[in-house]
This record gives sequence, C-alpha cells and structure tokens, in this order.
Amino acid sequence: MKTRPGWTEVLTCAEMRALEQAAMDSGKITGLALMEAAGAAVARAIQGRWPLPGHATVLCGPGNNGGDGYAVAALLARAGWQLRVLGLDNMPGPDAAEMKRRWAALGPIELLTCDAFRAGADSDVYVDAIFGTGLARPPEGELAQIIALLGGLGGDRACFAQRLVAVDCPSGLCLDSGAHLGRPRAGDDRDPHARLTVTFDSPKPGHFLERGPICCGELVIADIGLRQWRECDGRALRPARLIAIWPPLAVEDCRAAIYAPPANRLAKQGGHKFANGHALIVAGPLGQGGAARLGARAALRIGAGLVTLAPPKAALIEHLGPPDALMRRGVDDDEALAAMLADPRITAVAIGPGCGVDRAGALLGAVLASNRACVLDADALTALAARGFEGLHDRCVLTPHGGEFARLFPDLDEKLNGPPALRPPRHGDAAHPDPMRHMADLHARAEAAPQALTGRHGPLYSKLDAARNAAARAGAVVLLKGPDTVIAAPDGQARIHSAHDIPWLATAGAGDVLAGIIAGLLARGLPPLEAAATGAFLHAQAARRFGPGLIADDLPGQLPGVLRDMGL
Ligand SMILES: NC(=O)C1=CN([C@@H]2O[C@H](COP(=O)(O)OP(=O)(O)OC[C@H]3O[C@@H](n4cnc5c(N)ncnc54)[C@H](OP(=O)(O)O)[C@@H]3O)[C@@H](O)[C@H]2O)[C@@H](O)CC1
Ligand SMILES: [K+]
Repeated sequence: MKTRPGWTEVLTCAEMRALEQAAMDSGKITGLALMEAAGAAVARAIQGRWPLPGHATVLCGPGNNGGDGYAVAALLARAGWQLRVLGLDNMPGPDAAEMKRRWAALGPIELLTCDAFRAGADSDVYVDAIFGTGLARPPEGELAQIIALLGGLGGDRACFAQRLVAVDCPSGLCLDSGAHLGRPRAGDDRDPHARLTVTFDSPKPGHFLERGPICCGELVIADIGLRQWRECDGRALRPARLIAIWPPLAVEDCRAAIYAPPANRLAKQGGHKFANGHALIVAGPLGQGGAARLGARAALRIGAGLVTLAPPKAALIEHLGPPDALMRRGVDDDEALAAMLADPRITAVAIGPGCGVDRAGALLGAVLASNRACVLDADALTALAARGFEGLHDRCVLTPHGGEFARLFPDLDEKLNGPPALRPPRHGDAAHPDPMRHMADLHARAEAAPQALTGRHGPLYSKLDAARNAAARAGAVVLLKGPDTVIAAPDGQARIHSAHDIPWLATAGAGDVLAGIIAGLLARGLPPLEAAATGAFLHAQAARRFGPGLIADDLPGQLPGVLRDMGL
C-alpha cells in the first residue's frame, strides 16, 4: 500500500462521524457539499489513473457510501465515460437521495443483484460504493454475494483487482479493525482487493490493520474541507484521539525525534559520549549470547554513546569478538545488576533477548527497581507473564509478538483472536444531538480514562483496542509486533506502523535488533512512545533498504545508510 509520506493522523469511524456532524452543524458546510467533494475526489483519482474515458460500473449501497457512488457516476458521465449504475430500491438519507436523483436525471439505475451484476458487459473500472464507515454488521444475502463476487469475479481476482476502485474501503472491511465482517479474521480468497481506495479527510485504523493494507491497494487520502473542524472548544483533537502512522516517516519528524535535544538528556555532558546516553544490554548464559549481541550492535549503530553488554561472568568469553566499540561486564545476579545500575550515567536497559527465562526472572526486579527506561523483550516477557506486572512503570517498553502477548494478556488475546463478538451499534455515535458536545465528551473521556474509549470503536475488537487496553493495564508502552505493529502508551496515545511491504523482515533475530534500536533511542533520551515508534520505523527502513535475502545480522549495518538516506 502506498501512502503520502510523513505522519498521518487517523480517525476512528466514530470520530469521523462526529467531525462530519460538527462541520455540518456549524452551518458553514452541508452534508451535500461534503458528498460532492468526496465524489469529486474519487472521480479525480479514477481519471488520474485511467486518463482515457472508458466503461465504468458503479455499485451503490444503501447509505452515504452509495451516495458517493452516484456522485462519482455523474461526474464520470460528464467526462465522457460510459456508465452502468446499480443501486438499491431503498430510501437513503437526504444527501444520498439527492445524489441518486441527480444521477437518475442522467441515466438508469439497475437493481443491484447478483444476476444483474453478472449479466453486464465487462468494464474498465468497477466502483465499489456499497458500504463504507457505516457497516455495522456482517453483510448478508444478496449484498454479501455481490461482495464475494467482487472478491473473485470470474475466478480471476488478480485481473479484477486491477479494475476495482473502492470508495472509503472495499465493502465488508471494518474500518476500525481492518477485519472483514462475516469472513474469517485471517481473511480468505473472497475478500475484495481494490487497486485503489479513496478515503476522506483522514485514513481510518482499518486501512492499516489486519486485512486493510492487503485489500485496499493504493490509498488516496482526499481533503474534503473538514480540516478546520478538527478544533473542539478551541483545542485541537488530542493525540490520544489521533494516531500517527508511517510509512514513511518524514525526514523532519525523524530528525526531531532522534537529534533534537530531549529534555531529559544529560544536559551538562555537552558533546561528550555520555550526552548520547549509555545503554545496558543484559545477555544470557554461555552459548546464547548472539541475540543480545545483535541488540547491542543495533544500539551502538542508532547512536547510543556507550553500550555495555552484561552476560554472566562465565559467558564473557563468548563475547570476545567484534564490535570493539562494545563494552562487556559480567553480571551474575540481581545484586550485581543493582550495583551497576546505581551509576546514573546508564540511561536505558534492554533485557530479554537470549537471556533465558530464569535469568530474566531473577534480574527483572533490579531492572524495574532502578526506574530506568527499559525494553522488556523475549524471555523477559515470559518471565513477566509468570511474575505479574508489579513494578512496571511508564518508562518501560514491552515488545511482545502475538504469542508473548497471549501469555501476558490472555483475555485480550482471546477477544482479538477468538470468534468475533459483534458489538451492538453504539448509541449516539451516528447522530448525536449535539456533535460539539459529543466531541468534547470524547476528549474528556480520553483524558479521564483512555482505556474506557478503547473497544468502543467499530463492531469488532481491534489490534489497536488490544494494544491500548494492554498498555493501560500494564502501565507501560506496549509494542505489539506484526506486519501491522501497534504501539500504545498507558495514556491512550497510539501509533500504527504498517510493514506489509517487507515480508522478509520476519526473520530470526530481527526482534532482538528492534529491542536494541529502541534501547539505543531510550538511552539517547527519547520518550518511550517515540523511541518505540521511531525504532519500529527505522528497523523496517533497514529491512527495506537491504531487500529480500536479509538476515538479522544485516540490519544494524543498514542503519547508518537509512539515516544518511534521510539526510541525517
Ligand atoms: N463521514 C463523512 O464525513 C463523510 C462520509 N461520506 C461517505 O459516507 C459513508 C458513510 O455513510 P453511512 O454512515 O451512511 O454508512 P454506509 O457505509 O453507507 O452504510 C450504511 C448503510 O448500510 C446499512 N447497513 C449497515 N450494515 C449493513 C449490512 N450488514 N447489511 C445491509 N445493510 C447494512 C445501514 O443500515 P442500518 O444499519 O442503518 O440499518 C445504512 O443504510 C462513508 O464511508 C463515506 O463514503 C462522504 O459522503 C463524505 C463525508
Ligand atoms: K466501499
């Protein structure tokens, strides 16, 4: 999936509805004008990719997504396209009804049935305007069959996918979770895959999570004139409500994150190596040191001023080789570690990779008691699951993959991966009597109890909900790994990093390198959420830069090139 570069703010479907409602209630913009802008954006995107007018089939659903479809049809027809429009025999809302009426003045509307859809001549472009953000339950009956047809038209999905343009999303996709309603959570062959998806104002979480990046194709984010209504009671929407996304991170963001002097950097050290922090990487017993060494190498490459590897004394011999810049110090037990961490110049700790669960369990208490910024990964997470969350604090970053997440948060994992539990529609989300009040309400609740908001969005429990709930429960930053890595802080702020384009990053030891990068950034003084999110991005960029054939050992060596490519 291609997106525009830089941080991208994301709105949940409920936030999008509240924003739209607030804009309309201001009296300065009408729903019809928004729909006209949305239709024009889709028509523009089509004309940009198919410059010569051809034949288009537009499938219009029962709500405003369908209204957008009628608007697209009218604009394409005026531009010389041959149109075939299929719609439903229902009474849509006033804006969609007006768009339907405008189209009806230009051409016929056939009933949207499987038979009618199948019977039509082949088209250059199919516009999917059946369901958008309003999908509240799995599609059923005829519409479900039509969506399945879109997923595998004529058994030749690959060919059809090149011609499918989705309005807001391929129909059936839940834009809060990225799962297909009514389909296996892991997806199947009948999910519609679009060449192009045009969404409005902001992307939604589902564009980046689970099946979203696979099914949406190229994502176009169209400005439809809602920007100024992002203000509520004079305040901008808070970051807890807006989720920044890469890829790719804009150079300025990265420079600010890595090289701006953070408040908690050791101010008096000036250009001394301690000014860039000192990361301690705990290593495991003899024969298991490779993982921690990978992390240590990554922490050095990302610019920690000093990095010390701390294996048991008996394992020091294993670490005699390069890099020579790495310091080694034997640490046998929690007392020795506590004594070492009494040195205030050690600014971050990573524990877990290759550590062994017993050793991680024995040393975890000293790491947490030191109150240092720390990364808990691999064996440290298994030890944490057995030990409990006591002592965790908001400078801890937990980096579980799916299996570790399930051990740490079994109930949240079950909600995420068990049979989908559809929630009833949320009262007041769609048409709140006072939208500005509704927005203020969302803000107030996010401030008071961010976790109370998670799980309110979308009919399905999402990976974003799970990461936010986990972070709130642990009182620490949680980075839930995957092709869609979700990073959440206890206060509800969250980031999504989509790396569906680099399947070769799923390789042994890559997680150890990520832990080292984050530890290096923490050592440099980055706040935990930024260290985790920037680390996930730089880790992925290193894999992109190397390409297929990557092994984890290659990643640290790519980091200088990644930073150089970004002009840093
Ligand atoms: N927000 C904005 O700023 C803008 C939004 N815009 C556009 O509006 C779209 C959102 O429109 P929307 O809210 O009308 O929802 P939409 O996706 O058309 O579906 C709702 C309809 O489907 C029905 N329905 C639901 N589930 C069903 C099922 N399983 N099987 C059958 N029916 C089902 C549901 O019925 P109900 O649940 O009410 O019974 C209702 O009739 C958004 O994606 C974007 O394209 C732009 O125009 C400009 C600005
Ligand atoms: K759609």
